[in-house]
Amino acid sequence: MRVVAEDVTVEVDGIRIINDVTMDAPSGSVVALVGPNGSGKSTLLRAVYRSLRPAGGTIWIDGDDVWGLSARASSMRTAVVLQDDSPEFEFTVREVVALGRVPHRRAFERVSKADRVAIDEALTRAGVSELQDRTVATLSGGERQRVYLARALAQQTPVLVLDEPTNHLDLLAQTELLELLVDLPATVVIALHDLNLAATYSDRVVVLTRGRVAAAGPPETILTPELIEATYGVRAAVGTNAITGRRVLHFGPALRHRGQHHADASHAPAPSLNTESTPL
Ligand SMILES: Nc1ncnc2c1ncn2[C@@H]1O[C@H](COP(=O)(O)OP(=O)(O)OP(=O)(O)O)[C@@H](O)[C@H]1O
Repeated sequence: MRVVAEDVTVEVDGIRIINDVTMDAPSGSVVALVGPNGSGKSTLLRAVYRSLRPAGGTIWIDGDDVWGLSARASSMRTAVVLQDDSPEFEFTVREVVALGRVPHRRAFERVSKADRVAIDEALTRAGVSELQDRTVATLSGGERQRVYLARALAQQTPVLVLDEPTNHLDLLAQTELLELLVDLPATVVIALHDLNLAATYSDRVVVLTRGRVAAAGPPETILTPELIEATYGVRAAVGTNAITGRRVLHFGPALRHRGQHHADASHAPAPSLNTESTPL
């Protein structure tokens, strides 16, 4: 299902957080939202998964305005993986993952065989089958993050929204997660801080700065050293991954400090645009 944010403006407590943002996630694509802390990634995602109503503009999912759908209809289309989810600490892992099936059932309907199959499959795909009888309270941060992924997978939605899902994950778990997302038939909209993960696994990146889209398009044309330096104030260069042969981004020292004006970056040395790996 295609997900489109059209001219979306979001205000929180009268403060404009998102300004006229347009984003297009074609059906089956992986779209990475990147940008500095506070640039509005989570806020835009909240509008997409129907938790914060935009003050202006429209979020379209498969041609329907999400805010015109019921909460249940929306959760049949979109599953969400958040960083700081309301933790059902006393629930077992299996019980939490089973919550992903709630939109599929009528009130008080029992868990069906199809539900059990979906739960088992989601536990396996997220690598948490062996944890299923543990309570969430006893899990590590990374294990818990994978449980929330399993819950979203159990929901079997055509759209998946993830807010910084790699934060607690080790290298293998990060790689497995991104590979899994790429293989899903779903449309994936994911906020990421790791620009190399965005560059490697996304079809499109949308760069947010101060609540506006600074750039959007395929990662290889968008994630240039110039854009990264202007957006983050950190020296950047492009190199080649020695294992995959794909593009990789290298980062150097800060060109300015938080709060300094962007124009300060112009006083920094020009970025290296060669494709050799640059020693850090
Ligand atoms: N309730 C609120 N009241 C005031 N400001 C808010 C509120 N909620 C969010 N903001 C502000 O909106 C801006 C965008 O926040 P948001 O969480 O969307 O950014 P983000 O890009 O996801 O950041 P991060 O990378 O740090 O997670 C921030 O400056 C934040 O302080």
